[in-house]
Amino acid sequence: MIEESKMKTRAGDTMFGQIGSIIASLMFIWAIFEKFFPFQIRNQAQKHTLRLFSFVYPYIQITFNELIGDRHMSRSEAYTSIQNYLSSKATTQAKRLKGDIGKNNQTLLLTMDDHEEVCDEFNGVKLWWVSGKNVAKSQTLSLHNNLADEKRYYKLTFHKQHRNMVLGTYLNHVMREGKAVMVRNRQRKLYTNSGSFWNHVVFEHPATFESVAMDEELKKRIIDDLVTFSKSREFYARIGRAWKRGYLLFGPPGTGKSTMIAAMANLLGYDLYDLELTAVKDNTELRKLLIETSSKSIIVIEDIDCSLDLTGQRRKKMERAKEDEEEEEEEDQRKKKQSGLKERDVKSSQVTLSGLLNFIDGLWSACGGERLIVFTTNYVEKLDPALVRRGRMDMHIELSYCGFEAFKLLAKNYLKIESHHLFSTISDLLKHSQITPADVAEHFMPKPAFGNNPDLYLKALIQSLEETNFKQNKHASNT
Ligand SMILES: Nc1ncnc2c1ncn2[C@@H]1O[C@H](COP(=O)(O)OP(=O)(O)OP(=O)(O)O)[C@@H](O)[C@H]1O
Ligand SMILES: [Mg+2]
Repeated sequence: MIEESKMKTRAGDTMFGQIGSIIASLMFIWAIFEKFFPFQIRNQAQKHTLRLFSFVYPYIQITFNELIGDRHMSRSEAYTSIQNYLSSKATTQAKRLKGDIGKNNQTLLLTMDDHEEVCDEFNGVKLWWVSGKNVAKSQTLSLHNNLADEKRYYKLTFHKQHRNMVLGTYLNHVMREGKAVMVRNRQRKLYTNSGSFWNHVVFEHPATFESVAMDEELKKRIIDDLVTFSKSREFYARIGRAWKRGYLLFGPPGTGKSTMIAAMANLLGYDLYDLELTAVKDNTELRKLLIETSSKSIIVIEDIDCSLDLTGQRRKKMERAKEDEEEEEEEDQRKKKQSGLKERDVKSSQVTLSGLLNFIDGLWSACGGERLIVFTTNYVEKLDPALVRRGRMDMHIELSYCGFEAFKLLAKNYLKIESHHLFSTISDLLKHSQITPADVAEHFMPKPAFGNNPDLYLKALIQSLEETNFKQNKHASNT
């Protein structure tokens, strides 16, 4: 037995010895080859080997490095897009994942770890993505540490027969989808201008279209319009128009104009720019502000009727006879006081109607990306027709007093009820009264005395409706 095992060990030893000597001979031959054969011949040999290899290996590989630029200082946009594109596939396919907080500081973004592979399918074609990392010792000597440079990359592998499709359609699709994921995950901002600068805070308004109480058909039309707009990149490019759309929201205070703007931003995932025109000194400043807005944004100008000569009041004034001027001045002062504008603001602001319209029409044609511009007013009849004609303001949306449909939505959202025996009384009362959704919502705000009893909230609303009806009738009969 001992003899037998000894013989086995000896045989194993000889085998390892032989392999060892083969490797040693190969290394020796390679060393001789490297030393004595000129560079050109070696290069040729390598080239032919690669060619032979590619002949047998029918796949094409593309590498996308994370760091690009002269000194590998900037992060490649393509790499980021691919990372976002692959994140959903990685969560279902990869065994090792990396997690990080997304740019919106809320969602967890999962990406595949180094040396993981995921498979993708596009138009029936299979492709493979591998994430990799090259570690190279840094050449520069540092006093503190000798940092190892990590260079990450994604490698795409596909069959060479699909070359055209991949280089054209597929990679475009990856970039576009990746950017869309990035937009969905980004933290959105609310910008406000102080003078010629934008300041921003994180935009976290909870309003959605489900919470806006209004005519359901109109709501659906608005949502369709917004969604169609946001998907019409090719259309606008083809007809050569700036990718923008204007909305004019009008209606009495408290009917949900500002709420709807927040809902629009939430629906499309856009940033909001709240432009305070009275703080803008002149057209140059206005142009600067408008150029600085990013794509995928909504520019909001609230209470446009209070924004000075945008209403054309000044223009009309100039046309009048001189003797009327003093009278007009007084009238103006009265109006400004009513709209809460200070005289200082009026004097310092020289933004003109034509300036604003020119920027809206012309400037954005030159900037890529989609933008919505939303004007709000309580008095649509005061506006200059030039400002609101179709084409400049594509959609005019009237938000009005609370109807029964809007009431039902508020009751559902606030009180969690969809039907109630008091609804018919309220329906009748709403037909004859002018109450805003904001007032109704105020009645439905939680009150300790009412607890969770919807009866009490509805009765309080009925009482208030009866009172307003009584007042409105009295007022009507007096006048
Ligand atoms: N249509 C609505 N649906 C749901 N809630 C509404 C609606 N209208 C008003 N509200 C409630 O009333 C509050 C005030 O509404 P909002 O600020 O949107 O009114 P507005 O039309 O912008 O008024 P203003 O003309 O004074 O700016 C909101 O916080 C919202 O909760
Ligand atoms: Mg408002």
